[in-house]
Amino acid sequence: MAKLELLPAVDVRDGQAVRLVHGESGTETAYGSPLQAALAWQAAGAEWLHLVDLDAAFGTGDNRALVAEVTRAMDIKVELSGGIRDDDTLAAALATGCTRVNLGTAALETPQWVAKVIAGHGDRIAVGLDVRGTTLRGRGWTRDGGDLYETLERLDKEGCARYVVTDIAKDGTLQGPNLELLKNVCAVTDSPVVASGGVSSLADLRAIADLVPLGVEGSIVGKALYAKAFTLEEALEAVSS
Ligand SMILES: O=C(O)c1ccccc1N[C@@H]1O[C@H](COP(=O)(O)O)[C@@H](O)[C@H]1O
Repeated sequence: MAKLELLPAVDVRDGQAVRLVHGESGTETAYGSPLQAALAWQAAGAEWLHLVDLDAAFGTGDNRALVAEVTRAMDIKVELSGGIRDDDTLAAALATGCTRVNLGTAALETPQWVAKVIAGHGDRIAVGLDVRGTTLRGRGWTRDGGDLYETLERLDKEGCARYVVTDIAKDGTLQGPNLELLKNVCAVTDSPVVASGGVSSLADLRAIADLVPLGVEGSIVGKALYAKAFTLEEALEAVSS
């Protein structure tokens, strides 16, 4: 059986690696240098890095130079996200050499542009489906952006290569992933799904790995690593078979 890919997360706010609770601005816990965090995950054996410019996602500025520096310093694959919403920000993101970008708000607010970039860049474009219940949220998860399943149907027709599915209610809480949501999304799309939000233990990761046959390809891990609930080496070992 294919193994579950793990994507340790480095979310950047005001130049620092941070974790939020429910993605809410003001709930940050800071963990120091984003580059040091990213290098530590790489040294621990990560094959992927999920790198987020939170200021760009919230519209409170950006950390573009810093996330570009981190991406360029990595030997591993990088999924870059936050504030990629038009031709200029997409071109700058892709020029960092990241393996793919993850679009959130743009998929909700500028669907024609997203259809165009999916057609033009294929596998380098993932769409982040960040949901509360089944309602999508954009602009730093502060605004409603439509129904999950209607949007998914549209993006599937446009050939979206991959979805990063985040249950906002779980994100940063260490309360366990929303396995039902992941199963429901996998049931309506043939594109691979990356799980995000709530991982708290190796058992959670094994439960997500059980969904690989349904279409879950990977899992983002954030707070649990920073809170030292387990090490990345332990996590990689737990999902390796
Ligand atoms: O990752 C978070 O904790 C997070 C919290 C609040 C808002 C966004 C967050 N993450 C990432 O931001 C992109 C969306 O950015 P945009 O809407 O395209 O500008 C989303 O994919 C999440 O990965």
